[in-house]
Amino acid sequence: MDAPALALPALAVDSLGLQIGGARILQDVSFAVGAGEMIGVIGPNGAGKTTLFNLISGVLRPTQGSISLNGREITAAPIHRRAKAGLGRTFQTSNLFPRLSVLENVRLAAQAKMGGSFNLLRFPSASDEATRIARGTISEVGLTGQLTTAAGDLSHGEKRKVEIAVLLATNPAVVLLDEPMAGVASGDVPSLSAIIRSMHRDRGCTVMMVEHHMDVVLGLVDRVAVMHHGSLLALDSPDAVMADPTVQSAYLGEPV
Ligand SMILES: Nc1ncnc2c1ncn2[C@@H]1O[C@H](COP(=O)(O)OP(=O)(O)OP(=O)(O)O)[C@@H](O)[C@H]1O
Repeated sequence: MDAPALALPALAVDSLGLQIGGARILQDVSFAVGAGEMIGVIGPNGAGKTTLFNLISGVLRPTQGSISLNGREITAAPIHRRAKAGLGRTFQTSNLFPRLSVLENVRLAAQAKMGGSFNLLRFPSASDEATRIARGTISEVGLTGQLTTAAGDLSHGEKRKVEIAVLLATNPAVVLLDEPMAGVASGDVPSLSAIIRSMHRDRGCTVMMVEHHMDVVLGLVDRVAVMHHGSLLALDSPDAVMADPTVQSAYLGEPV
């Protein structure tokens, strides 16, 4: 009998590095994320977390190492090809069009994924496919009541939810969330956490999430990656990471 085929990791980076001038921003980072896994990325300010996401999503090119998505190397692929291959990301700061409505913002993402043109002047018809997808993902994030609200008029937490609806409208397999709770009022944290959990459990997305809210990270993820000075210090279960003395001294500053 043949041995079962080993599942390819959804995302793998090997010896990834970025040097700018004399500065080593990221050095020799290697890990693999299994399909359907959720990984939290933590580390002090300047540890290299966003740089790692910028390299994976194609905003920056590495000076060393490789990146693959579902077994296919994407190290030199342009951003749009990575998106087409199923990679999606959110950013630390909002990238919504503030004067467009919630529906228009999300619809544009659905339309872009479908290969349609960006026609901002055409009022979305209730029946077209992009509108149907947009309404669905807006409903998933609980904002159906705000369809016609301008994105700029939303609260911080609602903007974060619309950004997730935008991401989901592109139907990504692997998502990178860069501080999804940043600036969000504490009252909005549980509903945002539930949306991220559902993205993972119900949609089956593979998720990597940079987040400073430790309680959120530890409650959601399968494994935690700890970055420090541009290196990967640890990648393990939340319990093992919290108990790791190297992590405690590097990240938490003192034993917990
Ligand atoms: N283009 C660049 N040129 C020079 N230095 C850079 C560049 N991009 C990032 N850095 C530096 O690399 C380091 C890592 O930055 P990065 O934003 O990845 O950290 P981070 O872990 O995401 O931090 P934070 O938690 O504050 O968002 C920082 O010291 C930053 O100043």
